[in-house]
Amino acid sequence: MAPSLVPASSVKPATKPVTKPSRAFVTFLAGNGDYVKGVVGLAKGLRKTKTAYPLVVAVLPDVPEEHRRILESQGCIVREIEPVYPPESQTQFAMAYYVINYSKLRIWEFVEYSKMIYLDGDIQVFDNIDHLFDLPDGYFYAVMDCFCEKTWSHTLQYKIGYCQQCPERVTWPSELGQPPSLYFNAGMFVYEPSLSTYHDLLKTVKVTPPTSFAEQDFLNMYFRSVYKPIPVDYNLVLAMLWRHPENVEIEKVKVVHYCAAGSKPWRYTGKEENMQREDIKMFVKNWWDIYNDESLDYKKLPPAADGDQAEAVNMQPFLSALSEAACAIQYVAAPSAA
Ligand SMILES: O=c1ccn([C@@H]2O[C@H](COP(=O)(O)OP(=O)(O)O)[C@@H](O)[C@H]2O)c(=O)[nH]1
Ligand SMILES: OC[C@H]1O[C@H](O[C@@H]2[C@@H](O)[C@H](O)[C@@H](O)[C@H](O)[C@@H]2O)[C@H](O)[C@@H](O)[C@H]1O
Ligand SMILES: [Mn+2]
Repeated sequence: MAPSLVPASSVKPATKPVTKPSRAFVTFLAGNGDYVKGVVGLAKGLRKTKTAYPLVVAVLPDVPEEHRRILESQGCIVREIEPVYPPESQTQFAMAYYVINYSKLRIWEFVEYSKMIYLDGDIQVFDNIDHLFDLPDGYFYAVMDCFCEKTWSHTLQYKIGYCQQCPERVTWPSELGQPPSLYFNAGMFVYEPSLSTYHDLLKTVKVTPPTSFAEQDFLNMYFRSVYKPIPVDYNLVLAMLWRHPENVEIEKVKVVHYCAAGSKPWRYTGKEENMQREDIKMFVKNWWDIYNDESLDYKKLPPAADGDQAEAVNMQPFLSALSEAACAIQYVAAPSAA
């Protein structure tokens, strides 16, 4: 009778059970238009970086069932949110549709996650950025924006030619008081969901007159005391390539934000200003290479014995750690019970 193999009680497993704090990427999807392509591209791009974390998609009610199914088939966790509207006002938003972007504020309610990285649907992640989840708690991390595009032409800083990306080019006139606080682009940020912050955000937005960059302006005002800039590599606002090339090292860029007019890859025609640049054409091609790469499509793991569907994307590290642990446990022959 073959001896029954039991792990020797004295052998400690090679690794502690894998218990990662609950973390996830999150993006926002509104409408029944083509931004869903952006989110599919983002899901596949994150998978290509071999991230350990899932992508949650906060969808407004107007996102059709078919788009939700497409996102679930790409391994996304789809969560419906209710819109958030700013107070009535005559404000001209820099882009009329920015008014729906206030709904992004709902992601502070996702408290089943201790830390999240928000990414716009028009962002692509080309290198693993999981290490950003380990940034110290209690702060709001994002990349500084640029004020040089026409979208800023209504602002004082644009009119005097001031930009935080190069504060020495045109210094802020002392008669105007302090220069503006550091200002981040709200297309990517690292934050901690919190119900108390969520309720305070919603209470504050109700009494805050809207401004041209909508929720981006609001978030900059709300988090200005805890905002910590992170390098441009983590959210390359494409206009930086022609406005501040001296601040960009292309080979270090990990995250690209297709927010320049005409740069959304799934709508790219190449006709708008700057869209014939070689670097723009390269970034658009890199986006399409991922979007069209079928090897990056989500593959469900075979159903586990108890029928639970393991999530292929975020179970992999756990499964490989488990197999390492199994290899490390020395099985020793023990006399069979029988
Ligand atoms: O019709 C829209 C417009 C915006 N968005 C979402 O809102 C984000 C912010 O809008 P956008 O990226 O167009 O602003 P930009 O960064 O270009 O100013 C997008 O990335 C999408 O995630 C969307 O889903 N549908
Ligand atoms: O609703 C306001 C939006 O404001 C921001 O977009 C702007 C901003 O980056 C400007 O600085 C650029 O000049 C412009 O092109 C770009 O569209 C965020 O990317 C987006 O997520 C969202 O918050
Ligand atoms: Mn964007």
